[in-house]
Amino acid sequence: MNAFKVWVRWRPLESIESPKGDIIRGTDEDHNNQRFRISVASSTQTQAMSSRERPWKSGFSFNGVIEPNESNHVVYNRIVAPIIPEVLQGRCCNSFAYGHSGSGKTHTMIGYDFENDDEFGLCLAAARQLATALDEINAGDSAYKFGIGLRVYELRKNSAFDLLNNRNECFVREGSDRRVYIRGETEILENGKVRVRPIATRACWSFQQLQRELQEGLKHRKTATSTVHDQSSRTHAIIEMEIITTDLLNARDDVVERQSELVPVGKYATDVYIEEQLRAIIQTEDGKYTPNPNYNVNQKRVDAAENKKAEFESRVKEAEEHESEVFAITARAHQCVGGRFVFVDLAGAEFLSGTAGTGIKQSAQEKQQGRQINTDLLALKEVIRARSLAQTRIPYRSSPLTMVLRQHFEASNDAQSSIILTVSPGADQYVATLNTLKYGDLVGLANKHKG
Ligand SMILES: Nc1ncnc2c1ncn2[C@@H]1O[C@H](COP(=O)(O)OP(=O)(O)OP(=O)(O)O)[C@@H](O)[C@H]1O
Repeated sequence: MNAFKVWVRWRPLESIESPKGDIIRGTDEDHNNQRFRISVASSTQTQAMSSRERPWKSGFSFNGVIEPNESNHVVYNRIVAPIIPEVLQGRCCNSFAYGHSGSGKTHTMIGYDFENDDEFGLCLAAARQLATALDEINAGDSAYKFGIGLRVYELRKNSAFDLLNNRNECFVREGSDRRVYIRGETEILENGKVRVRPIATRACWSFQQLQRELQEGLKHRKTATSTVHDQSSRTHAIIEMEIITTDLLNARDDVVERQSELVPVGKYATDVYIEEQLRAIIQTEDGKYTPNPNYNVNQKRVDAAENKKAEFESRVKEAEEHESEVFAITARAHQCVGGRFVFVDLAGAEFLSGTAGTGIKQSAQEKQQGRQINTDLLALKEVIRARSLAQTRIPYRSSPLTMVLRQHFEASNDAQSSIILTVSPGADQYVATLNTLKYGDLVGLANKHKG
């Protein structure tokens, strides 16, 4: 089977929720396809029940169900551990946590207990397994030293906040080559040099170092006090782990350096061209533009600036070719290089389903943030569905989230990727839980195509 995996994780009922009771839920399995169907009903059924509270049954859309008493360690062993060998073969795997605020997304993806192995979030547990495997590879070949390149950032609208670089704000943009770049503000250095830094990659040579870096970075994670949940995540947290070597990172730094050198030279060429064109026309009394009889475009000046630009462009190209060469040579010796695991702790799904009928009032700012999150989450669903249905056009450009994730989607085989729907079994969370399950059902049903 080659389909994006959809899992459901029920979180334990908190004691304050217990008096209201549990959602009535059932699971049955289609043994041929190893798919699960979930049924839910509110334990407080009344005659006046709205359509949002009626009992509901999914299709056979889910790959598995994780019960409230199962620890992060169990989740890891079922969902992530089996695909670590893929990352060690240089492939890309993606894992998402989707659910309402407080349903357990961060608990699952990142975890709150950095000391207890059993409660490590999926990304930390994956880092540990990867680091152990890399230690073995390094011990067997002294010519190479592999480590994990860590990038951690939060995405909100078109901005990415770099958690490993003091929450430096970077911007998501599509380049003229149609690739998506996440880069910081343009910095002017001495001697007119310009630098545009991408999201920081921190090279980690041991699991302990990665754990420290991640913990430090997460201190910068922005959580807002919201009317929905006092620690509601209003941003998507993205944790990328990639197998790297120092040579590869140096080669990438050279590309950034040369791109920085190109910026002022390219700008100068444009300025010269515009200046010459403007000198070569004049405005007549009736406001029209006409060629300036007293000035001929200084083509030599324009050409000189263009030639300089071309020279710097070729320097960038050289650096890019060098990067590809370093990668290819390393991959011939050890295919693990470039292997990636991307974990995404999505923003609260309450923004997608709205809060109508829940008695919650949102401020104007919350509503505006909500609309963006809404767009992102819908776009993500459509991208996964379009890939499952093997559509020719995948709508990556529908939202900043899917634009950023495009490179990871395109590098991955969906069979190694998963979305974990985190849900509460509390009766008062019935509408929220139902909305999350419906989202996952739509993703999972599209997978039937590949079944
Ligand atoms: N499966 C679980 N087992 C034990 N505790 C859990 C589980 N899931 C969630 N919790 C606890 O519930 C609380 C809320 O969980 P968490 O912060 O992960 O939710 P969230 O979905 O990330 O919320 P938000 O979107 O607001 O950030 C935390 O205290 C967390 O430790």
